[in-house]
This record gives sequence, structure tokens and C-alpha cells, in this order.
Amino acid sequence: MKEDDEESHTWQKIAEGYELLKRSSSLRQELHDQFSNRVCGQQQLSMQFKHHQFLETVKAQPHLDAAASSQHFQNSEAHAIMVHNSGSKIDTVSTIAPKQKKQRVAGVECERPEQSMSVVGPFAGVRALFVEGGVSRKRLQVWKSRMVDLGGKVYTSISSEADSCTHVLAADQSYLQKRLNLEAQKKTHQLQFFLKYDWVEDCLKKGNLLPHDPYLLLNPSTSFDLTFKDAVSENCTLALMPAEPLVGSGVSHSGQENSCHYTALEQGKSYRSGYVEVEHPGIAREVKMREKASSSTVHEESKLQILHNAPEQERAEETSTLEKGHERNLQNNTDPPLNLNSHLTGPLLEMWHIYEDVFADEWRAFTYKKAVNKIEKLPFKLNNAEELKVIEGIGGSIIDKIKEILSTGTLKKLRHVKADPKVQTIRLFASVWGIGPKQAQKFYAAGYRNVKDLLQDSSLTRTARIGVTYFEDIVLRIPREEVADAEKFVQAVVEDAYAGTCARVTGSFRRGHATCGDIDVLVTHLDGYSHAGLLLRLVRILKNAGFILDGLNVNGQSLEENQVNSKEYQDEVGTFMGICQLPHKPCRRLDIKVYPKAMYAFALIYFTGNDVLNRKIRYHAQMKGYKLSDRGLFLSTGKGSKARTSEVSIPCETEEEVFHKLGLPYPEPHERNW
Ligand SMILES: Nc1ccn([C@H]2C[C@H](O)[C@@H](COP(=O)(O)OP(=O)(O)OP(=O)(O)O)O2)c(=O)n1
Ligand SMILES: [Mn+2]
Repeated sequence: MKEDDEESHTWQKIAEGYELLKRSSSLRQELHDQFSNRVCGQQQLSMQFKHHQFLETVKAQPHLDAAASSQHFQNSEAHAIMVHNSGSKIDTVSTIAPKQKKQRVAGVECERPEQSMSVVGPFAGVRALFVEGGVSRKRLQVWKSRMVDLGGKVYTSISSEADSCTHVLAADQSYLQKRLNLEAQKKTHQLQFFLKYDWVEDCLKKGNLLPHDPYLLLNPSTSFDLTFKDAVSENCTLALMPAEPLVGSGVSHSGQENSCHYTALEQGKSYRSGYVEVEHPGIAREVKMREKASSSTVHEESKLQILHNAPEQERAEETSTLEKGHERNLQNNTDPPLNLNSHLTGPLLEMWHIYEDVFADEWRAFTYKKAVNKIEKLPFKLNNAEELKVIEGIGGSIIDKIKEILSTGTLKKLRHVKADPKVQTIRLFASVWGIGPKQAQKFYAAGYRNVKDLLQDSSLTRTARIGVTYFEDIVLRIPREEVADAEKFVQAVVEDAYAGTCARVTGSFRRGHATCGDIDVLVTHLDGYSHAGLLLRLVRILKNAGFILDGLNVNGQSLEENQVNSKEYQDEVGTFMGICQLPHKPCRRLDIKVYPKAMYAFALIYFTGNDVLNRKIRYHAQMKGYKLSDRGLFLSTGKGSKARTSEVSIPCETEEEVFHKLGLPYPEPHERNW
């Protein structure tokens, strides 16, 4: 839908909402009650918008017609969400996305700036304070995230003027006593409910708000000063949590990263199922700053002989914050799976990929993608496709498909398209390195039916020619041990030939995967300038050593053409993409990137990935007024055509520094598998 259409659609919806309001004065009263933060159990009505503008106007001008109402609000920053929630059925009446993303509600900083954006659901109207302790941190984050996804608000800190919190949630009363200043009477807050966490869990399971009584921790009329006893809890930062954790044991935190042996969930490209749109970073959590670098980082630092150049005071502050925080958020195998509806998203995901990769039908692919992204975030297992009607962006055709999967366990259309030889052949062609869906279709239309025959086609690009030539080998996953051997080999050759060169494998290997799709080598030179022209020389010696077999020209130029001594070249980033092989092993896809030392930390984060994490931290950086890329962290103001980004990066020599500057805890590489 075009932006204009979308806007008029939105305004039409609010007009309808207004009509509904006009017709029902009792409804209006309930809405008003809802504004007073009263949650009415199973029957919940809520409407939120900036300064209560919409409701106030409706109350004041009952004669106002829908069109006038729309017009009235067209210029405002009103954010209206009206939900009529009867049991598990939730009818969205109107939604206007706010222009203002960062919300500060009555002195309370919301955990997620976007949490109040067009999110409707059973938790609408709930403003919850989570008191830590008694349950795993991970579990807590999942609950918070899901509550936000379903329309609630989660507070990480409460200032003295905060008075809009509706629920305080804790494991039990002792944690309330321990963490909150319940006795102090500085300022009284009339919170409605002090509940056990079980309430949240049970609500999430049911998909509804449940009555509070069985979960009460304190008498609702208790008054107290709502401040944390624990100062650290107040200084929480936004952080990120993997959607698809590595499953395994014995993650080594001792010894060098390269030598750590642990079992990792083999994901291949399946991490896409854990994909969360950047615009809706569905999973965010508060955490304390975590302990400083693990040995892997120490290893990295000593290897790079990185000197910490931060001013003394900043360093001292940083160290003390890091020391204060001590909790490491290791994945717990007992944690509930985050996608409770993989039985539904699996087939839909395949449809998405087929439409995207085989038919190059972006529009249909997007329909499936949107549905997958929304359904995988649902906090309950879907048993009834009707429940999806409340989620914007999931249309009738997807709902029909979900009904079919729910009732038959499969999707006829998916079976049908997958069995089609044409689809199979196009998928095969599109899986070749250097061949996209459009070329795959074209080759099919030209009569090709197997990969090797494509070599006859004169339109085959240089990349695709390599992809076809080595196809049978490079489709194979690479065992982790072989990647480690390749890394050692490359390090030995290049560090020996050019002292001060530092080479390491990043990508899925660094994230701890048991097998990898390719070998991603990242190189820098410790002196800060000898990286210029280095790539060409490295490729040459690796070729001479029999390791590199084939490849694209470096940066699109032949090895001889590059003028490596020019000033501009000093900042250049070099990329080589090709094929390598260790003795008696299949041919493998190899990428080598050379970055100046000043960019190395940023490049290391980027090429370690994964891509979902990259998107999330880029988005997070944007929210904080930065632009993050593989080349640096730049101050940035404005948006779109008004965007102004500094040309000089904020210096960061280590990954930790980058995360710290962004206000994020440092995730170990194995914690970056989203
Ligand atoms: N569109 C892309 C492509 C890559 N990357 C980053 C994150 C990736 O983790 C890293 C390496 O890219 P790969 O395609 O090699 O992906 P992985 O190494 O993570 O997985 P695989 O085992 O499939 O190679 O580069 C990214 O952010 N966005
Ligand atoms: Mn890779």
C-alpha cells in the first residue's frame, strides 16, 4: 500500500472508531475509565493517545462528525489506539502510528521507545514494573518483551512523579520488600495491583488478561514510595537478546576463542526464522552492564596490542560500571522456545522464500514475510486462526492458510509448488552463487535444466561462472574444524609474509556454529597504514600457496591496476571473493576483507553478525543519534533528506567500546545468534 493510501486508510479507521464512540456513550465511559488505568479483567477497553486529545474532543463535541474528526486530528501527533477486547477476541478499531517515537509517560521512561506504537492487544492499558529476582533474567526479558508486543508498557525506572504504573510484578513478596522502598512514604502511589509473575505467565499462555485475585502479593490499597532500593536496577540500558539461541553446552569462556569446542545448534540459513523486523525490535530488555571482556576478547586485545586511549576518567567510569554489573546472560536450555508457532511459521516461511527466490514476486513474498514475523512473536500457541484477525497486516488469505495448517497439519499449496519441477529447477539455479531469482527464471525459460549446462550460456557473469564451476562443493556446509584449519593456514602465511598483519575468521564460525556456509576472513594491519594494498598481496601469496583457486578481481580491478600508494587508497577497504581449498578437502567459498585498523572493531562486529543483530544495533544506534556501519560510528542528526552524518567516526578500538558507546552490554560472539 502506498503511504497516502495507508494514511487515508488509517484516517478512515479512526473515523469508524469515532462513529462507534458516538453511538455508545457507555462505551465512552468505559474508555474514560480505561484512561484512568483501570483494567477491567476480561472486558477491556483501552484508548491511548497523546494528551488524551481524541477522547477529550469526542466528549466535548458529541456532534462532531467523522470527517471533521479526522480533519481535526490530521495535524496533530495524536496516537490513538482503541481496542475492544472481549475475552480472547480483540477488535482493533483504530490505530494511528505516532510520529513521536520516544515516549515518556508521567516521568516514567518506557523500556522500548516504540512500545506504544500501534501495538494493540490484551495488555493494552497495563503499565508494569518488573521487580527483578526469583526468576531467570532471560525469562523475565521474554515476559517483558511479550507484554510489550501485546500492547502493554514495561517500565525500567520510576521517578518520583511516576503515578501511572498499574501493575508491580515480582516473584514473591520478599522481592518486593527487598527491592522497593515499600516502607518509605515520601510519595504515595496508588498502584492497583501487586502481582506474582505467574499472572503474566498465565495471561501469556491464555492470550487474555486474567483476574488478579489469585495472584495478589499485596493489598491493592497499599501505598508506598515506588523507588528502587537497588541503584543498579535504575540504571538499566536497552539491550538485545537472541531470538534463536545456540543450543549446546560447555561454552568455553576460558582459553582462546579459536580453540573453544562446543556444540552449537546448526542453523544454516534457518536463522531467518528468528528474524525480527528492525522497525519492531520485538525483543528488548533491561540488563545491568555485564562483566568485562572474556578471555576471547583479551586474546583479541593482546593480539592487536590495542591501547585503550579513552580519557582516564571515562575509563575509570567504564570500569566501575562494568565491574558493578556481573550477570552474564548465558542461554538456558530450559527457557521456553521463543517461537511458539513454528508449526505455522515453518510452511509460511517456505512460501515466503519460494515467492522471493523462485518467482521474484516481492509483493506475495512480503505478505508471507509479514505474517511470519508477526506470528513468530506471539506469546501463545495459536489454536484458532480467528485470533489472528486482531493483528494488523495478516489478511484473509494467510488466515485461510493457517486454518488449513491447523486442521490438516500441512499446506496443500506449498506441497504443490514444491513438487513442481519448474520450481525445483529455478530454486536450484537460484541457489548457485552469483545467480539471483531473476536470472534463474531466465535460464529456465531459456531451456536449461541442470546447473552445469549453464556454463554454455554466454550471459553468465564471472561470479556465476565460478558458482557453477564449483557448485557441487560449495553447496556443502564446512565443518568447524576445517574452518579453524583454514584460519590457521591463512594466519601462518600472511602473518609470516607481512609482519603486523592480523587475520581471523568471522561470520558464523566466530559465532560458534558447528558448520559454516563459507569462510569469512577479516584482516587488518596493526600499524594503522600498511593495510593499503595489502589485500592484493595477500591474495597473490595465498594463490601461490595453492590455497586460493579462483576469485573475482579485488575491488573490481585487476591485481596490477591498483595504485596502492595513493592517499585515497589509505582509507580503502578491500574485498576479495573467491574459492579456496585445503589439501584433500572440497573447494570452499572464501571472502577476505581488509580494513584499516581504525575501522577494525566496527568491521569485526559487522562481519561476525549475524545480520539480524547487525540490523538491531544499527537501529539502536539510529535511535541514539548515531549511524553505525562496518566502517565506524558516526554522529547523525535528522532523517531522510535532512539527515546529516559526521564524516569522522567516534574512535573505538574494540568491540566492547562500540557496544559501550551504544549503551549496550557486550554480547559474546556465541550470543549473537538471533
Ligand atoms: N546482508 C548481509 C550479509 C552479511 N552480513 C554480515 C552478518 C553475517 O553474519 C556476516 C557474514 O555473512 P555470511 O553471509 O557469511 O553469513 P554467516 O557467516 O553468518 O553465515 P554462513 O555460515 O551461512 O556463512 O556478514 C550482514 O549483516 N548483512
Ligand atoms: Mn559466513
